[in-house]
Amino acid sequence: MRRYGKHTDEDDVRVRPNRKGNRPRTHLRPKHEDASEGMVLTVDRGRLHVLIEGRTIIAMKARELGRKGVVVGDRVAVVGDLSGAKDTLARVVRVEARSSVLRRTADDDDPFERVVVANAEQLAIVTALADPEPRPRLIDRCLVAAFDAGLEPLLVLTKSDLAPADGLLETYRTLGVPFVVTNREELADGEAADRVRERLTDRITVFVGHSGVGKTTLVNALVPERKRATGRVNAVTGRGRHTTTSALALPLPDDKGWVIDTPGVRSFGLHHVDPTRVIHAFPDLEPGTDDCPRACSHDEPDCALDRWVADGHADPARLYSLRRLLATRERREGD
Ligand SMILES: Nc1nc2c(ncn2[C@@H]2O[C@H](COP(=O)(O)OP(=O)(O)OP(=O)(O)O)[C@@H](O)[C@H]2O)c(=O)[nH]1
Ligand SMILES: [Zn+2]
Repeated sequence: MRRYGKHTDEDDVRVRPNRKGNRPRTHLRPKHEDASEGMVLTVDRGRLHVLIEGRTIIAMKARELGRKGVVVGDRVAVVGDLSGAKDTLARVVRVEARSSVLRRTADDDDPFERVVVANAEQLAIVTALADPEPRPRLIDRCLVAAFDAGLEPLLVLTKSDLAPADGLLETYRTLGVPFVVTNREELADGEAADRVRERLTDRITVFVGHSGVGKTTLVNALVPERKRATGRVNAVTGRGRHTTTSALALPLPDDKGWVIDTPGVRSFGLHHVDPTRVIHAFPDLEPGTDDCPRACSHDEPDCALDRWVADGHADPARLYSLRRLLATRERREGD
């Protein structure tokens, strides 16, 4: 049996750490300079679906990338057969630096953090106002994940035909999170999609939500081609509907941005979150942390923010909101 599979001789070249400090083996270089740049649309059983100049090709990770993960949204360099023809397999030889990384852990006790999506700019948190009941702690946890990753959050509140949005919006008013409210009627006449689309223009937006909130309905309204593909192999990505483990990037019509659909989440583990990154989402409070103890969680008795806010430097409601978000890092029953 051949150890390195049926691909070209390059597969047999391993890049070793180079102790002498001279340049790595250079005969790999020319090919990699010829590599085409693409974006990972989805990952299906280890196969990467990469969009290159309007074509979707199937690729696998080159050995030299080692254990480095390649995720949806990654910009990659690809070599090999880029025809996109059936049964061809190209190779991803490089992953470009990521501008953002959205992570989650399966749950809080799981120290293994997974990168969900790379290079996204916005996180759309889809929540139904009823059926299923909204889960503010899940929303808070998604917000923490967004702030931690440097993504701008967007609240998408669905099913306003079943329950009003006021109560939930009040909870998030202090945080200043932008929101869109949709209902069944507006979904039918296109109004819902239009209003959400306005928020998505020219950016890469990841959609997350608990199962049943209407995320699929909404994404189908935003990306009409998706609907046609449901139940069959997707014309754009070659992906069928059975594979729901990976995120899936879908282009908005007329190249107006990207929607990245993700499988329904039951929880959003935050084991990996660093409180010092979350505070960046509160620029009004950040100067008040100068006198905090080292590695302050900003949710502990010695935190300097209490004093600073009491002295009138910022709105106490903002500190309350920050603490509420930070507190969601502690797992509770029902998360
Ligand atoms: N009343 C009402 N029902 C809606 C609305 N949007 C979606 N639904 C319904 O809610 C149910 C769940 O919608 P889906 O789009 O399948 O939900 P999902 O979030 O994708 O759920 P999963 O596919 O399980 O991840 C469906 O029966 C939809 O018809 C809405 O605005 N109002
Ligand atoms: Zn502090």
